[in-house]
Amino acid sequence: MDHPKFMIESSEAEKMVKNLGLQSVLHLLPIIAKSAQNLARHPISGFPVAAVGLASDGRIFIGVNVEFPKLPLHHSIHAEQFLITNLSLHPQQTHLKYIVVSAYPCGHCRQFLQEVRGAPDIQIFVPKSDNLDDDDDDKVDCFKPLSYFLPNRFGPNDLLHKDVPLILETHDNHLVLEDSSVVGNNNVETGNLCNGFSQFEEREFVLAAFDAANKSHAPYSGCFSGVALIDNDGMIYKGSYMESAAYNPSMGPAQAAIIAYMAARAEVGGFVCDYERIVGAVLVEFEDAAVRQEETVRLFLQMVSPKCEFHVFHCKKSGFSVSD
Ligand SMILES: O=c1ccn([C@H]2C[C@H](O)[C@@H](CO)O2)c(=O)[nH]1
Ligand SMILES: [Zn+2]
Repeated sequence: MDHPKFMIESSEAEKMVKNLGLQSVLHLLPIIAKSAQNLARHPISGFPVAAVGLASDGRIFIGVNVEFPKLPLHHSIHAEQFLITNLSLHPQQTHLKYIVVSAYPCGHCRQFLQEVRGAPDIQIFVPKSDNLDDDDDDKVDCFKPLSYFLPNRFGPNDLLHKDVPLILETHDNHLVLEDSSVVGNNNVETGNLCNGFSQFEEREFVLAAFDAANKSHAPYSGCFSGVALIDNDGMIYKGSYMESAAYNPSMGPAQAAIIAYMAARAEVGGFVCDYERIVGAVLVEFEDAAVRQEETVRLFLQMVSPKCEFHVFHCKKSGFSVSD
């Protein structure tokens, strides 16, 4: 790898397996988990966590913990949540087969992982030092299913029909922007949103947040939302809200957008948490929702990138949806 990144192509992974003389890519995952801890942002705990996932197409995805000083701890992102959000940025990745975490996934992450289809079968790494089933002499690293770590689960099956799409599956929430948000055909009224950006870019920016809301996973509350961030190069990063059946391990749309920002910055070799480069943010959500993100996103952005301009646009369910 030229520089640390949050995704490794399968060809690159194969090359690493060969160069390191390993048996398979499964043996590579713990090595990557160790080195990826350098990407973690842990100004509060000083405890770096990396979660590495092998997708069904052989690509390796990485997540790390991200902590935000001056904010309550529930704004923090766990490495496993980062990993799932990172996977969701690559929509064709619906199958997560193996996960290696630099420490065991906490209860909150075991719960968050339940939102993935087939979650009980996701294989989680157990290092040989912890492999209690074997004698000392034949201890080996192994994987155990998530159902071993969280038996008798509470999850989407308890609340949703089996056909409702889960995280990493295609979502179309059939939303439309409220009329007052969009003026005419192409002109989104954003006021003085991003000085120096053309109207086209402003429209693209709002539509990015709208697209993120349309793809958000909020089957429990029905309160969809998405955030788009724009940096001082005019690059746009999208984050979709993702709910958990147990509510509390949900992923906020602003945190999801920060993950997209970090992953994209790493891809171009940039510093991953220079958040002050983020100059604008748009949130799209329902105006009258039981679960509203606006005030939390405003607070989060004020602490993370204080000069960032923040605008909210409202959406509603389309009248034409077949699934209404
Ligand atoms: O499963 C876990 C457990 C903890 N952490 C992070 C959260 C926090 O940043 C730090 C200390 O708990 O480790 C994770 O990323 N995943
Ligand atoms: Zn966790």
